Amino acid sequence: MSALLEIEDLRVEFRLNTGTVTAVDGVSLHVEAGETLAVVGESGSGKTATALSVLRLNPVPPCVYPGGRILLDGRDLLRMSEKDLRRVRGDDIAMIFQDPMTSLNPLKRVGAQIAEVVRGASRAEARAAVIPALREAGINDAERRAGYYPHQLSGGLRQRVMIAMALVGRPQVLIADEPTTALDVTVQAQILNLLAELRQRHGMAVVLITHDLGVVAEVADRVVVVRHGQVVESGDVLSVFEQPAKDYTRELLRATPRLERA
Ligand SMILES: Nc1ncnc2c1ncn2[C@@H]1O[C@H](COP(=O)(O)OP(=O)(O)OP(=O)(O)O)[C@@H](O)[C@H]1O
Repeated sequence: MSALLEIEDLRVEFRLNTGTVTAVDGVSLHVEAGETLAVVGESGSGKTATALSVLRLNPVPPCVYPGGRILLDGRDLLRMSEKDLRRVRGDDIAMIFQDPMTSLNPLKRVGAQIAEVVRGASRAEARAAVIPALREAGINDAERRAGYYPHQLSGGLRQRVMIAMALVGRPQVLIADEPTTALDVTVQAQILNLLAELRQRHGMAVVLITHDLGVVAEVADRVVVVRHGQVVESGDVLSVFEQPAKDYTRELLRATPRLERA
């Protein structure tokens, strides 16, 4: 049991007026230090609800966590105080999403937003951390772009800003939920390369949530296939892709044209 992050038999429900939706129905998975783990499945399979549970970011209400544990270095994130959890967010585990506009403040310059998430530093130190963070995320002309508002940047650059912001606290785990889905194919490849490069440089683990098995084949070490809130199968990417154990995984693979060509 030496995994960095361990999800054990997680259950996530949304208690709505119309009834209870079980989004995650007993998911177990683990993340090793430094690896890229992909979580794949169709829309509605519970990928995002699982990812958001790690930092308890599902909206409460309607979300409840009726069962399971999420262990980081042996501490259960589902039962930790809000105060301790805030320290975990960013310092230990960071998250990026499909649409950076939902996480960026449209009224603030991006440099100021990055400075805000630098913790335990003076204002001057926080400001000094901004330009290196933008550069590390592959943003050219960082001094100028730090003064831009989110809408003045392209989708790819906005995602790079989110990555800069996520990594400024040097987390051990980065959870990326469909980070390239909204981007065109060339930019998508650039962002995936950036994530791979940063993962190597800092030895962090990446949990990549995606419905795109082509992306998984390119960047992940291991894969967990989910359906209806449950794990269908998991294993290293080559074995699962070459010899899927379950019909559902075979169907998903058949529906991925980029892999058929490979
Ligand atoms: N805030 C919420 N309120 C109510 N139901 C929710 C909420 N978030 C998720 N759900 C429900 O939980 C189930 C799982 O959703 P989830 O977003 O985790 O799936 P997903 O695999 O990430 O799909 P997608 O790829 O479309 O994001 C779905 O039935 C969804 O409608």
